[in-house]
Amino acid sequence: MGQIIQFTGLSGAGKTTLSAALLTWGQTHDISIKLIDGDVYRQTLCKDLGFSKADRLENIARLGAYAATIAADYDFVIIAAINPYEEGRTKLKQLYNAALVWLRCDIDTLINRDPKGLYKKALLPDDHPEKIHNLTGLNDTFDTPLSPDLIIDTGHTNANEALAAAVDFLNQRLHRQGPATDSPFPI
Ligand SMILES: Nc1ncnc2c1ncn2[C@@H]1O[C@H](COP(=O)(O)OS(=O)(=O)O)[C@@H](OP(=O)(O)O)[C@H]1O
Ligand SMILES: Nc1ncnc2c1ncn2[C@@H]1O[C@H](COP(=O)(O)OP(=O)(O)O)[C@@H](O)[C@H]1O
Repeated sequence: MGQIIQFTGLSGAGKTTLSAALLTWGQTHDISIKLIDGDVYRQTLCKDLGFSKADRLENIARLGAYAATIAADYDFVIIAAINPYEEGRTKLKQLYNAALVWLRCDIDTLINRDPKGLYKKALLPDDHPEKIHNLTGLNDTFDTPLSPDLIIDTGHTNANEALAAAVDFLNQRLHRQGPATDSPFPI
């Protein structure tokens, strides 16, 4: 049974970049990884959802349920979404034992990166027709993760360092899987 890993992090924190690098690493190390990228699934499975709290929680719940249906076919299924609410993250942990990786990045760095121009739009005056009023981290909620299994600070690491930290983490999780019993006696 594969393991579900949930990422959490603001837009531009590096979820897609790190996931892509992990997929390539997996291919060269015979480790099968399926990526469920929030941005992509918002065009398909979650097409009907917006960015209200209820919709974001529903989005994460659906991605988690989908991950669980395919987990047996992979070593890891990575859910790479903003995943802003502790409530949603806790549910995935409880339901699917999904580990939590926080891609932390300070807001000034994100505003500088702004690969999609979203921060620029969220910083427009309130009455501007193109203003985004609910961009996570600027004018919408991002709960600080209370007990992440791993934190990667992408504001202070380069993409290779971030990849190395994630690879270490996945390797540890692969190798610590022992027999499915706590019995002290060999089975
Ligand atoms: N208001 C607002 N807030 C946050 N994000 C926004 C918003 N509007 C559009 N986008 C784009 O949608 C992507 C986030 O989708 P997610 O499914 O990851 O979001 S969530 O987990 O349900 O909060 C996110 O993708 P990433 O940039 O890859 O994080 C954005 O490109
Ligand atoms: N340590 C790092 N890890 C991942 N991405 C980084 C890092 N440092 C800088 N970046 C850059 O930050 C941007 C992150 O964009 P992206 O991966 O699309 O973020 P997200 O999927 O979280 O919205 C990319 O341009 C990437 O090159």
